[in-house]
Amino acid sequence: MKSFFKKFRDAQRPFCTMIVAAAGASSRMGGGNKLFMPIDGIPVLARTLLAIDQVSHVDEILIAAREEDILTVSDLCKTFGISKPVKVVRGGASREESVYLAALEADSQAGLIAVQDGDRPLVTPELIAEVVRKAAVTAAAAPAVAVKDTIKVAQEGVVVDTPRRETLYAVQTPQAFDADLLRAALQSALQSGAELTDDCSAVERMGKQVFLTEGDPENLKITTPVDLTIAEAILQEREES
Ligand SMILES: Nc1ccn([C@@H]2O[C@H](COP(=O)(O)OP(=O)(O)OP(=O)(O)O)[C@@H](O)[C@H]2O)c(=O)n1
Ligand SMILES: C[C@](O)(CO)[C@H](O)COP(=O)(O)O
Repeated sequence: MKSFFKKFRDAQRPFCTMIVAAAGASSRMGGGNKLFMPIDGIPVLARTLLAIDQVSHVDEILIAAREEDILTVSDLCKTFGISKPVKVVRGGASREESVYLAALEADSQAGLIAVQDGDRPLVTPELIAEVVRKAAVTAAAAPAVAVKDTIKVAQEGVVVDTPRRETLYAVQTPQAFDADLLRAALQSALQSGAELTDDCSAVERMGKQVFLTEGDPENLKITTPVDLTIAEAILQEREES
C-alpha cells in the first residue's frame, strides 16, 4: 500500500495497467469464440479494446487470451489500430487465474491495475475513467447498478431468503485496484481454492473495502446468443440519439 501512495504522489496520477480477461471458453454461447463475433461489423473484443484505448488514465493494456488465440488477438489489435502499449499473455483455467497471470506481467511502475471483461464491448470511456479515478483514491473500486428484480436465495428450488432490494447491486467491469493489493488478493484466493466470480470478491476476502461507482445498464456482458442481439439494438439506439 505504501508503494502505491508513493507512486500516486510522484506521478500526479498512478500508472494504470488495464487487464482484459479474454481467455474464456465461451461455453454458454454454444459454439465459437464469442470475443471474435461481430456486433454491427466489429468483433466484441475489438469494441472493448477501442473503448479502453480512448481513456487517458490507462497506460498499458494486457490481454489474457487462450494459447491458440494469442496470434489472432495480436492481429486484432493491429487491425483496429489500438494505440496504447499492448501485451497478449496466456490466460489460465479460471478467470481469476487468467487475471492473476496477467497481473504478474504488469509494468513495474503500475500503481493501479484495472480488470475488464473482454466480453463487455459497450463499456464507455467515461465509465472506465470514473472507476480508475475512484480506485486512485480508495485502492478498490467497481461500477454497479441497482438491481430491478426482487432477488431470492434458494436451495434445491426452495426460497430460503429474500434480501432487501435496496442493498443489492449488480457489479460490472472494469474493477480497479491498488496493484499490490490485487496481486496479493488473487494469490491468496487461488491458493485457498476459493471460487470467485469477480475480482472485488478476492479483495473483499482480504477485509478491504470496495467502493462502488455508477454502473451503466448498457454495459452488458455478452454471455449467450441473445446478448449479441441486445447489444446491436443498444448500438443502433446510441447512433440514433
Ligand atoms: N479462464 C478464463 C475464463 C474467463 N475469462 C474471461 O472472463 C470474461 C468473463 O467470463 P465469462 O463471461 O464467463 O466468459 P467465458 O468463460 O468465456 O464464458 P462461459 O462461462 O460461457 O464459458 C470473458 O471475457 C472471458 O474470456 C478468462 O479470461 N479466463
Ligand atoms: C466479473 C463479472 O463480469 C462481474 O459481473 C462477472 O461476475 C463475470 O462472471 P462470469 O461467470 O465469468 O461470466
